[in-house]
Amino acid sequence: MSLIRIEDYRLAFDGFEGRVHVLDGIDLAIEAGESVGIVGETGCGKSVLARSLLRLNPSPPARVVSGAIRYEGEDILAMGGGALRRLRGGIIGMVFQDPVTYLNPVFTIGQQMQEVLRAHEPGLSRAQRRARCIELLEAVRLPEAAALLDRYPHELSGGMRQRVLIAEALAGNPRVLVADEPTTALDVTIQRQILALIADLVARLGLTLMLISHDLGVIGAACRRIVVMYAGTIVEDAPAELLFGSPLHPYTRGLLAAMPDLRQPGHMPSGIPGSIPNLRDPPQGCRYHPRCPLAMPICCTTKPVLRGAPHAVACHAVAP
Ligand SMILES: Nc1ncnc2c1ncn2[C@@H]1O[C@H](COP(=O)(O)OP(=O)(O)OP(=O)(O)O)[C@@H](O)[C@H]1O
Repeated sequence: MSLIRIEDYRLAFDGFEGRVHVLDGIDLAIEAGESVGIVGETGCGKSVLARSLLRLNPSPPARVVSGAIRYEGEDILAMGGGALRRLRGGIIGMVFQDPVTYLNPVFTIGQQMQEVLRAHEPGLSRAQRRARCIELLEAVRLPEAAALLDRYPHELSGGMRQRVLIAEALAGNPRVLVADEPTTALDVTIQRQILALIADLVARLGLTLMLISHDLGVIGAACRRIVVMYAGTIVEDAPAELLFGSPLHPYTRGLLAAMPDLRQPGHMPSGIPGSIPNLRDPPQGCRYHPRCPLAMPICCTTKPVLRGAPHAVACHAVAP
């Protein structure tokens, strides 16, 4: 049994101007210990998918149209209050993009971490919680952890704040870490350090990782398996070396061609012609067909099935 299994998952948002079909039949199985990167252009549904694992999409307006998301066989979408509280943080820890938004400026780091720990381990004394906070800050390689507990978020650099949030995500001893664009708000050099930290924690704690990014370079640095999303669908799912070495889907090829090659001075990456579709009225058939250089008549009418293992692709024009 897979640790996480997402089956034919469709999610829409109901708005004043109609329904937005954001996720369209997602199938994804993640085994324990895997590090899976989800990549795709802005608005393709990466964050909505990540938040779905914790049922964090506000409903309404979010509406699950079909499917299931299972953790060790149990459907997350059917979990009641107690199971859901255990799931959030106790089984799946989540790190978000902008550490400023998720740290409260008027409380010290210690007060905020104690609060998180109180939710996970209500039986701990104040002193035990403090010791655990220090342990967690040391696990994310923050120096002078004890002194840090008395400091306020604005006294920390962006990289340090992100480390604090990673420490909080680990407070409930989760088995899975979901990191949604954890480095996007940081300088490039700090990005590398945070990615290295995440990879190190995953290996040391035996975590399963789902890393979300629009940047294939970020995903490639930390993940062994890469899932490419386009407009709410998975178009390719492959081990990193196969995806980089022999990409199959025309969209993946376009994404790779759009990456700058710093070893070639003057190299101008090519873009993907056209723009992402309006998910209020998405294209029929393959959602990529209006931009696809390989589009055939069947692509306009029939959604391609994701097939092939370990290199899966959803495309009528290429074979897995
Ligand atoms: N709470 C919400 N209410 C209505 N629509 C939403 C909500 N959250 C997300 N959406 C819509 O769902 C779609 C997918 O958003 P999502 O944030 O998952 O994209 P993404 O791939 O993570 O992009 P980005 O990298 O820009 O965050 C977008 O069209 C977005 O407007």
